[in-house]
Amino acid sequence: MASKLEALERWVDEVAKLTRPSHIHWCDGSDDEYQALVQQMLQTGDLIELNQQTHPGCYLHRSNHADVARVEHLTFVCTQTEEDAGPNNHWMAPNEAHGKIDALFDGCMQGRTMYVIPYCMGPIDSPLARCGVEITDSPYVVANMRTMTRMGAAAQTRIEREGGFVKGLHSTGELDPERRFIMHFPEELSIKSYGSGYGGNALLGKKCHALRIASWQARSEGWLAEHMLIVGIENPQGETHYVAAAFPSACGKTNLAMLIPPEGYRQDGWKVWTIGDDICWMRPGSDGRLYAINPEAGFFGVAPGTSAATNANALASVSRDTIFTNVAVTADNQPWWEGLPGTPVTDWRGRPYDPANGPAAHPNSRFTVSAKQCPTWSPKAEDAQGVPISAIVFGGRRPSLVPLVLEARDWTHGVLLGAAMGSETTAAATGEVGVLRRDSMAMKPFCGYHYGDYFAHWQSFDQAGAHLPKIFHVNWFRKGRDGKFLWPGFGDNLRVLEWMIARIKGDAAGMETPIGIVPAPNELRTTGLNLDAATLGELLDVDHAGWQTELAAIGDYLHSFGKRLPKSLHVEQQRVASALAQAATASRQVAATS
Ligand SMILES: Nc1nc2c(ncn2[C@@H]2O[C@H](COP(=O)(O)OP(=O)(O)OP(=O)(O)O)[C@@H](O)[C@H]2O)c(=O)[nH]1
Ligand SMILES: O=C([O-])CC(=O)C(=O)O
Ligand SMILES: [Mn+2]
Repeated sequence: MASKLEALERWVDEVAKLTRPSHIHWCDGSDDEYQALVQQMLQTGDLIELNQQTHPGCYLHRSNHADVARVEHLTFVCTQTEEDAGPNNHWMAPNEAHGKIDALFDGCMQGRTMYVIPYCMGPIDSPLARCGVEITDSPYVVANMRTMTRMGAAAQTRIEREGGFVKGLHSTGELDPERRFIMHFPEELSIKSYGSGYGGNALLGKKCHALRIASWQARSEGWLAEHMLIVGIENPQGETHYVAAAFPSACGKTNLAMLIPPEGYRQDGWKVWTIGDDICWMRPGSDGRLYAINPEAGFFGVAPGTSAATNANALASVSRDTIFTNVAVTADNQPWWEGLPGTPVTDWRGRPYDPANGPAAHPNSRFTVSAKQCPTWSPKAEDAQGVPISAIVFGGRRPSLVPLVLEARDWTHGVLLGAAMGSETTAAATGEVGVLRRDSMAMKPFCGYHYGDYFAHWQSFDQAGAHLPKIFHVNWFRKGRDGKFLWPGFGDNLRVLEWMIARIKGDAAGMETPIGIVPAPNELRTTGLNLDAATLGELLDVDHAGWQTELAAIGDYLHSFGKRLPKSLHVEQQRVASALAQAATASRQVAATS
């Protein structure tokens, strides 16, 4: 059997020689294996049993308190040339990177078990799916990878058939915040991560493979790997439109993916189908439309703020068989976070809860749960061909200026809206929270190559014969003078999606503005909402002077990508800037003559 597994076996041998584990365990993905891992982690304290009456199969993991989010300043893209990684990434030369990180891996698994995790990102029989193997010394990572990917024997069979796979090597290491690296070698299709046991740093199938490495592969193979949720909106006529939406981390993807229609909509027969909440792989089908799969099999969702009022589907999903990371605990040992009823007694670090120490649950505390447990999980999520996308939506946290919804006039304008995206930073990455930063297509931390090349790749889809989705931009986070959100958000976001679908079907005229098309008055259904006309006006207002400043900032930002930025985006930025200038002149003239 000089099988294609030989490459895998050789690599596992090499890694074992370097890391020197006392055992090697090949994961088969079975229930028995999962249960055995859980038992072992309960003994070592890696997992803590939660109330099994109220939360059967649920456990709590407390990470090291200095290891609670992605660490972007220690995340590197290691291409042969620095130029290929682009100004959007931290770069290190591959030789130097291997040398640095291999020194940390040297002997790091002594006395420990090394787990070999074959996994498939996407439905196991899908031509859009891709396989990888993660080697780790963390049983917590194995348990999470089992929920988040199609892990085990079936993936190994596919690897054996195809030969190629993405190599990921991970060790939690000593958890010294200064000796921590997450390194990507897109040209070698490999990842090395040392020193963090948390989320996107450690579950290598997720951000490292399905976004950073996959975005590189997607570019050379003609598809897109994006930080997007995928949701199906079924109208009362029974038609379903699939929407893919890119919002930065902790800006509402999981919530939109599991949206519960408001009262009146439910009665009318609107339904929402969840396909994915974080990552979307899409490529053109033979009919010219973009078809999308969710490469993941579970949700690694933000816990705080998840409640019966905001996301009842997520809450229902996590009532059993869920691993919670860094949440608080109640007196009767139930998981707790800000937004839930009840009171915490123990905080995320295991200390008696004291408000003086900050929130009880860490702001980036998470749940890991199988997507199948979501009440709105779509049967189409297992479709090997994926679902056809009708709309692409970009959005972020913008307390001012950016209207509730905007439609791009065409693909190039849509790519500009995505490239120009800005958002306030959140707790999903370490660093300051609430600072506005540009986060093109919500991919700033995840694009595995030069942003200029990435925008050009987006532009390359605009070809004869393509039937591309319409592109929109939303902002659920605009605030009024009192500092409160103007838009109710959550389930009511369906009202905005309804308008998008009406635009797609040609059922709404919309209203042209220099920065895009907004809903005409009365096109946004507000019945049952406690929203006065003035607030709606504020939500849809386009402040010409403010936007002129914004367009200038966007122009500077685009210039920072140098020669690799496609000219078409410069031209588009200038088109919008001059439309704004004209509108400003026209309104000054109107003001002068009236
Ligand atoms: N005001 C407002 N807040 C929202 C809305 N949707 C989500 N949020 C809040 O935004 C935070 C993060 O939401 P998620 O849906 O978990 O974000 P995400 O984009 O899936 O995050 P990642 O998993 O980090 O990629 C939570 O605190 C939510 O309560 C909305 O429509 N309006
Ligand atoms: O990667 C993580 O740790 C969690 C996540 O989804 C994000 O930050 O966007
Ligand atoms: Mn995410």
